[in-house]
Amino acid sequence: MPARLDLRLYLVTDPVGCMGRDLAWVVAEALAGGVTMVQLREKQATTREFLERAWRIKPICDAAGAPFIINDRVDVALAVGAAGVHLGRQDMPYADARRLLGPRAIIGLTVHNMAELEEAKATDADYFGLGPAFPTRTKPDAPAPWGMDEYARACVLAGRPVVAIGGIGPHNARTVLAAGAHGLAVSSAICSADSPKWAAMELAALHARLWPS
Ligand SMILES: Cc1ncc(COP(=O)(O)OP(=O)(O)O)c(N)n1
Ligand SMILES: Cc1nc(C(=O)O)sc1CCOP(=O)(O)O
Ligand SMILES: [Mg+2]
Repeated sequence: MPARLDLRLYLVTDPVGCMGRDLAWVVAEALAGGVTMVQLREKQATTREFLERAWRIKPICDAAGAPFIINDRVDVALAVGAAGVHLGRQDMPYADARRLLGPRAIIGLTVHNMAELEEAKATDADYFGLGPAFPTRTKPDAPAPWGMDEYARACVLAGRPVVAIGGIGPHNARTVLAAGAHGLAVSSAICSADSPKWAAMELAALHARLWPS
């Protein structure tokens, strides 16, 4: 049974953000703290390095029952049997990715503004990554953050699960959840935390308070 979409606390990995610590350790700690989904994001790796990391991280996610998502690369997702991919505007178009990955794969799309939301809504993508919610250093090429009024409107108009991304930590997680985001996609606030496990626990608890299950 493949792991299913669970956007409550979505770890987006950043090898630089891990500050020399082993990525597999960071991911395992984050999962122990309550991360519900993991995206392997490798912007500098060669294809071979990306695959090696994917083969290391996937069994850790599988053991935790958390969907393992590959950023950008449909070929890497196919090679390792990942649960799905996350695609932005410069990545493979949604229709091609869906055809290659099949109907059961999880496919998420980035949405940076209302015009992109309209285009993304024409697909049956499983979720949207709505960002940046706040300024972020992890993605230097990200556009300026959404304003929260428009952000809240986008959450309603999306008509499907939305995960907030960009600069999210315990100090502002409430704001995006109150605006209507279903989940929190987090990189530095977990990867760079002294304890990725405690950081994840804090964010998971915040989520549970606003979206009790
Ligand atoms: C959950 C989530 N949302 C947005 C993004 C950004 O994707 P993209 O715009 O393709 O940028 P890169 O991450 O590839 O630099 C994401 N990765 N995850
Ligand atoms: C990967 C990514 N995508 C974004 C977008 O808005 O599309 S913001 C972002 C970086 C998220 O990292 P952090 O939690 O450290 O800010
Ligand atoms: Mg991308």
